[in-house]
Amino acid sequence: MADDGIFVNFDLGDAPLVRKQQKFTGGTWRERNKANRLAKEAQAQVQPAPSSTKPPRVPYDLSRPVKRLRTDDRVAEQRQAKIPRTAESAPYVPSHAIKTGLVSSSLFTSNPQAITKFDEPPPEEAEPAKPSNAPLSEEAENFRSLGMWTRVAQHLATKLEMKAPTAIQKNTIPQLIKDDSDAFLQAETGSGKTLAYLLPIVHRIMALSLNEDGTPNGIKVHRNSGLFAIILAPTRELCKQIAVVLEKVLRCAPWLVCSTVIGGESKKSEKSRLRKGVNILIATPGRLTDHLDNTEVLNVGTVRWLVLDEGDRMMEMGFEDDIRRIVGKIRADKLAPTNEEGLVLDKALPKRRVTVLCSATMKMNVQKLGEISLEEAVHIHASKAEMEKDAEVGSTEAAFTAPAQLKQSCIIVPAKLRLVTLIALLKATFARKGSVMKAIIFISCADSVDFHYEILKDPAPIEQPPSDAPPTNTKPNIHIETTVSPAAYITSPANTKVVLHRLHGSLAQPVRSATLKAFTECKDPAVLITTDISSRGLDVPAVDLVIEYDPAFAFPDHVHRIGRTARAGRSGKAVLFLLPGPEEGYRNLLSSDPKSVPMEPYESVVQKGLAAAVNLPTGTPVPATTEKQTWTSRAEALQLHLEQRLLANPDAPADGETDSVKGKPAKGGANAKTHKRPQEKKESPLLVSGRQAFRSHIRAYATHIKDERQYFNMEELHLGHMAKAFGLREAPGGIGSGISRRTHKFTAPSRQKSGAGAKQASSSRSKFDDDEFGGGNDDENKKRMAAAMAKMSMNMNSASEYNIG
Ligand SMILES: Nc1ncnc2c1ncn2[C@@H]1O[C@H](COP(=O)(O)OP(=O)(O)OP(=O)(O)O)[C@@H](O)[C@H]1O
Repeated sequence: MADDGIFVNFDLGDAPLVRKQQKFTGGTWRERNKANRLAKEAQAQVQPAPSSTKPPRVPYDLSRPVKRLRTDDRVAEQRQAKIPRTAESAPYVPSHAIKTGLVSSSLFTSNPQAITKFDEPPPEEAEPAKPSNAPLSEEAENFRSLGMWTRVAQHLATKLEMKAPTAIQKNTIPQLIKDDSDAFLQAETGSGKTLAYLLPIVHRIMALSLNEDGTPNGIKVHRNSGLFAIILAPTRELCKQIAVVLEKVLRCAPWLVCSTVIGGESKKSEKSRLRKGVNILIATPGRLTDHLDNTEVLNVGTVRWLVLDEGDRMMEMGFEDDIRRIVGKIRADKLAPTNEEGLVLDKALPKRRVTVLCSATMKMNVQKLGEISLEEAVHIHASKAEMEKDAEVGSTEAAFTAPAQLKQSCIIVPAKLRLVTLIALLKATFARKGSVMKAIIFISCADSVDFHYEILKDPAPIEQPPSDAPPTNTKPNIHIETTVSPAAYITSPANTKVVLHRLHGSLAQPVRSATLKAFTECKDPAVLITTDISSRGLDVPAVDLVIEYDPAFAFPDHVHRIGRTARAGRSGKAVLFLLPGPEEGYRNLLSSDPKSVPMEPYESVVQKGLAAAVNLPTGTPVPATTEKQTWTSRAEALQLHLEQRLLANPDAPADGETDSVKGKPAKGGANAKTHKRPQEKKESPLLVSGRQAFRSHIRAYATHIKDERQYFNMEELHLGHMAKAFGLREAPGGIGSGISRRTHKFTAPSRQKSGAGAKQASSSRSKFDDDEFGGGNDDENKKRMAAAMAKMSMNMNSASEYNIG
């Protein structure tokens, strides 16, 4: 009653205001309880009736808190408050304080509980699995015994430190040297497929100028002798990487030349390189089609090999038409038995055009790709076991597994705690110097990559060298100024420098190339935040950890992502973030024995990561530390700090803030309207980025393939909770139909084939797709994108078609 500020006149009569309660002692607690109850009942019966005489006026107590307005928010909070809180959870927080940035709503209440029983962590001393993608033993196999020229075998052993082949190389090299059949190479990630197809090509081109014993036969082969092989790959990064590997191999045959034609680079310089002569060309499909149409000097009459690396990926990226055109054009050009100089090519090169398709996984679209490009292809596996497994399950995606030595685990993290858990995981990962050198974080879309890079990087300006320091001649690399930065939060006293990188397809090509180079060559511990653009083929040997912060859109993409670690027999770890609820079921897809992918509760990760205080970047909000510095209060403080960073207005003068922001009650009482920030308030770039990232993330979530939507169900997403993972205090609007500010769970956008639904799918796609569409000009890219979009709206059961990184 006091809280209402209402006064009712009661006649209290002569009865004492509060009757002294009788105290019972002795007996059991049950007996005392009963006695108390009976006494209370008896007291109630003798209560006098109220009299109508006025009581003396009670003076108004000014110290009494003013009652807060009843708002919808408060009702929600009160409802929420009924949910039992844990001992360590934060106290009830009024909504106005949350909105003004003073405090944050609790991280630890109202979270859905994990369904799965958590597994015991595997014992540390458990014997690690034997690597399944490592080179074979030198005693058993070497490149010479596979039929390679001694010169090449020695070069591999001495210059590239590759003494023995891997299993897929052992099975592929003799086949492609001796036989002219098409081939389909399928082996685990990191098993050396690139060299498996490159080495036989190089061997056979070298054979044009060598006798059988490897001595020169007097025939000169040079860059103008003809274009003998074209290698297609889905991304520019992958093309460049293949070119680097090939250039290294060709150092033992320097008369042969390879080159690339990829999107995003000057077509003019590509043309001039083609004019000078190339023997092996590496290309993205779009740019190659462009050159085939417009560059006269590109003659495919001598081409004997067409390699489709990551062929299934090219199909899903909408390159089907380009591949058809390339295959059609090459086949239409009659195979020339000799080159323009009269050199007999059939002597050493295949007598027919050979197509090689390769991937660690094959989606269903591979059948179509096979129809387009392969004729009676030989299926080459790395091992007999893989072949048997494949025969058992058929060519379905379930047959593809990660390297045996790769340790996978899942963390079940409620949406609200995702960002804090990610920071805790990274902090624990880099706590010990040298334990992890490089980590890759996969995120669903480019906007979200940008946001996470911004929030995790150190916002402090880079220190300038003192003016009396000797001037350095090294120019700053302008391409990586916005994509490489020291990290905040995740450094530790032992490991003071962790370098953060971001990479996605919306960045300009020179920036992409420079960033990837910086990550690959970084000598300090480094983190790459990226989209699926980095999931295929990328080979950075020192990657020890892959974090799938957002699960892949289709299972084969998961296999490729985690395959960025544990390459060529090295060890590696992969951690997948899943939400409690249906997503937990996804674990069953990850391995035939789900127990081999242990489930961890987020609590243990956060507890470990936040065991010590987090170093907050200088110049950022420092939340008041709570008395109890438990891991939960550290997590709450970290979340509050992150949210405050989004709310900070960098341009506003300090006195532009309202009193409440500084932590004082606003003038005129708590329910006065002075909580409003000044009209001219600008939003911080981080807040804008967080909102954009949230929207794109939610849209991207809708594109999980149909078969996996039972795990990634839009209707189970709690938008308000998810917003917190982006440092937001409420879910922003503008995601699409079915969303309203107060709706907690997402209502999936309609999936019409045309009209609003299709439009929305299209716009959502354009927000989070970020690659690539490989090469070609802008118009062609747009066309390809439009074709992919049309497909998307027509057939949402194959959303993986659009997860273009
Ligand atoms: N015979 C070998 N001995 C030692 N290392 C090798 C050998 N062959 C390849 N490697 C190394 O193995 C790593 C992986 O090779 P590669 O990139 O060809 O794998 P991949 O099977 O194509 O993987 P993905 O499917 O992920 O593209 C590279 O760093 C490469 O240098």
